[in-house]
Amino acid sequence: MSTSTTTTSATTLAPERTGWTARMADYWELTKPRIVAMELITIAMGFYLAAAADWSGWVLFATCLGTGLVAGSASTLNMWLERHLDALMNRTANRPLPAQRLRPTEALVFGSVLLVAGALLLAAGPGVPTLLLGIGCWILYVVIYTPLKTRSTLNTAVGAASGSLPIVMGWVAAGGEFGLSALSLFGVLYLWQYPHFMAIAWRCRDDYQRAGYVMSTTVDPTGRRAGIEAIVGSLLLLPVSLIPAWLASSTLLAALYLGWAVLLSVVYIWASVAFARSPGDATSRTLLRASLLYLPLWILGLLLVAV
Ligand code: HEM
Ligand SMILES: CC(C)=CCC/C(C)=C/CC/C(C)=C/COP(=O)(O)OP(=O)(O)O
Repeated sequence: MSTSTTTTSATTLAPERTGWTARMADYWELTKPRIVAMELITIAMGFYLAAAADWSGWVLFATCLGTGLVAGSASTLNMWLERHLDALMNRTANRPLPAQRLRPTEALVFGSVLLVAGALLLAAGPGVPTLLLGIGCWILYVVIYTPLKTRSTLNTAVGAASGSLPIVMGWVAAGGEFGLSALSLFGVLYLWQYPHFMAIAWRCRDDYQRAGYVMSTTVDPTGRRAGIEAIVGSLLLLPVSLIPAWLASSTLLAALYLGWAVLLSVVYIWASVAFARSPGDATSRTLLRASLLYLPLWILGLLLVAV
């Protein structure tokens, strides 16, 4: 970042950020690349778990890139809609739109191009069912979740659905049927998000309060409600995460998976309980870390037993 003190207006870009590599970095940031990267892993996982022996490399490629583009579009439109609120929060004030390094119209055009490109790829590769799921997921995130954030704590239930659908998109793209397996993968992702987000909602509560977001930690600043939601999410996650043992390629591997899933859930429940008992900086940090460990370790475990 530059130390320049030049004042910028909504229509003037900061001079130090006009190089094309810096602009590319700003466009990249609009897509929330770390969350999209994690989503891509879940998509590839869903695809792998459902794929038959004659799976197509092209369909996998088009599913991942197409969903990545649609998810990047959703994040960009979310940032476009929230640009004035992002300016009020420490965590987001330096994003390209509130920091005025990109113009709102540029983000709107970029997000629209990503959506069209992603939709075309999904139509050409995996086909209509995956495309419809992708569009549904985009609508959930941009049209329902984003405006709901300033209106009701129900926003988390909706946002969590948009975060869990991509794994089902991968599953469906590979020819998997809607059934208990697909539902359980969706369920794991869905429930995992509650402790994940409650930790964040606590850590960012002052930001959320300032921007007027209606979150569990702003309607109940004691953290009690967030703690309960984290515990309920992690407790329900335990039985739901056992269901995909069905996808293991032998009884021994299924047993190993069950043990692994129980271990991960117990750690997650423990971190949720510690947070609920004493909501604070240390317990919320531990819970967030536990969430960011749970997901890749669960994915790794399931992929290894499904070989
Ligand atoms: C209700 C749903 C969700 C909400 C509201 C949410 C919100 C957030 C927020 C605000 C952060 C930034 C935390 C910080 O700056 O300290 C974050 C981090 C993260 N989230 Fe989530 N998230 C949700 C679901 C998901 C899903 C579905 C995934 C991936 C499958 C995911 C993956 C991550 C990762 C990898 C990080 C750490 C990297 C980063 O800070 O960007 N999240 N989440
Ligand atoms: C195919 C498709 C459309 C997939 C969408 C995948 C996706 C972007 C999931 C994000 C889940 C989520 C609720 C993130 C938090 O957003 P936030 O607005 O609360 O985060 P912020 O405060 O950092 O902006």
